Amino acid sequence: MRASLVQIDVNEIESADERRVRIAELVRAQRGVADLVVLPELWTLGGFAYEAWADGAETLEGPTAEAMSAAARDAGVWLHAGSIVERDPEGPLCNTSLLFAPDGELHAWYRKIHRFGFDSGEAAMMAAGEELCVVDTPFGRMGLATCYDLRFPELFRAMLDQGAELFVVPAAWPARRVGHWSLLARARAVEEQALVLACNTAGTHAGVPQGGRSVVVDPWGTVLGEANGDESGSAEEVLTVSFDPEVVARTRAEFPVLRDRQKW
Ligand SMILES: NC(=O)CCC(=O)C(=O)O
Repeated sequence: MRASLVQIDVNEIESADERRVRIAELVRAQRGVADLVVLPELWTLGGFAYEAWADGAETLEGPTAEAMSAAARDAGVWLHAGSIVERDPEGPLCNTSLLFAPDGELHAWYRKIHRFGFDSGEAAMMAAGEELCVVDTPFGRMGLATCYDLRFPELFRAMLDQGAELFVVPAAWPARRVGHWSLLARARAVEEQALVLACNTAGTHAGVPQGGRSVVVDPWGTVLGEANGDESGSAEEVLTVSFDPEVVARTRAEFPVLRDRQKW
């Protein structure tokens, strides 16, 4: 199997509408290249562009979902379309990730549980998701998490208990802490003996340089592929990586550390 992680440059020069059109074409270009395409967190508006969120919020049938559904269908790929600022007609804003099947159907969505910003930004403007999301895919049982969630191992352990074999993590993770991002992606892979596909944002938006370094890690902690990025910033890149979903079962059988869990 092959996955393409699209580490999108999110900046204020390109509008959300322009970016949506451009990225849909980029997804279409993955036809025959990848089986699974992954986009980052809040890539239309920007993960730190708080002032744009209220006006740019969408529903699960909004312009981003519509464009990504069509792109997944045209490309014939599974598409984790990163996340949108979701405005539930009945409720508050949420940071919601979307997973499309190759026929364009919305297969799953996940509302980010851990909101970043302590008492401001996302933590003040958005409601927290309340439900885990673990779904069957041709790549194994897939658990969805978003950005700051990566810092909370108990979330990943709970998804493991629902059978998760791979985790897909879109992010808008700043360059300043990109070392944490790389470390935590590998840690989650090793502790859950799972594949981790973590797709970060590139460029600078709202004055916050993004760290890039999107990565695919196998259950042994081996980095199968990593995009550009460091503490000073990052550039757009499509990272295509081959992976074997069977490696999860093999690793868990050969080194059965999860069997030794103690519960108290
Ligand atoms: N968008 C985010 O969740 C940012 C997370 C972050 O910057 C961090 O955990 O550090």
